[in-house]
Amino acid sequence: MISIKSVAHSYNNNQQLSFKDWQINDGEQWLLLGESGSGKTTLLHILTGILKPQHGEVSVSDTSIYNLSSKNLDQFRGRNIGIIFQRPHLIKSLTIAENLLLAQSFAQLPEDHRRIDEVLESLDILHKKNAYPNELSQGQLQRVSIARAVINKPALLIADEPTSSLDDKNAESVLQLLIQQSGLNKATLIVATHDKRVKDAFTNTYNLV
Ligand SMILES: Nc1ncnc2c1ncn2[C@@H]1O[C@H](COP(=O)(O)OP(=O)(O)OP(=O)(O)O)[C@@H](O)[C@H]1O
Repeated sequence: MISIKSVAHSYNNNQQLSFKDWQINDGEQWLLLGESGSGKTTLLHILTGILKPQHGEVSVSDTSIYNLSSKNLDQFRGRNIGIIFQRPHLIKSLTIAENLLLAQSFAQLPEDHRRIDEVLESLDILHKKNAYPNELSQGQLQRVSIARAVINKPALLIADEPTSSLDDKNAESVLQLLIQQSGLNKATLIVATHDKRVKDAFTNTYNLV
């Protein structure tokens, strides 16, 4: 279960951003909706252990994450939280498989080549395993960033504006992949967006106003 309670934050004593309480049960799929500047990225950073809010409680997988030491928090994030950014952040000098091995090693998990093959296969890019990022199309790269996010079977999968730069067809396909992968991995999914096309795919919505 994931929950935030009485969470509020202000940057450099500017106007305070307050977030209404939110409770997410395991395996649920949520849309985080809000206009530009409403605090989506701030809330994602709070949920992923990047930004400790000035007020409130944040718990992921029933762990109060900001009570962990920074070393334990890093390890917790690597194992429990997968993040998909708008653009893939892959290491160009490493192959696709090596990028995924690195994600396992960051989480201090053993190398698991079978898991890498399984995830790449489920995303239909196993044939690109030994290629370098610059040899892949944008759509394939997006699949690799999904693969990297799910490789360690995180309990929480978060996507930040995954569709905003895509045309309708690719936006739909990325959404379906996220939903499929969160189902396969029994992960909770949160998709943050201001893209109204995404709305119909989700029954649960958390609105920032
Ligand atoms: N590092 C920072 N320092 C100061 N103010 C910040 C910082 N990051 C965000 N803010 C401010 O906090 C508010 C919320 O920003 P945030 O990036 O969370 O919104 P958002 O909903 O993700 O916006 P967008 O959709 O445009 O990315 C904005 O008013 C922004 O200017």
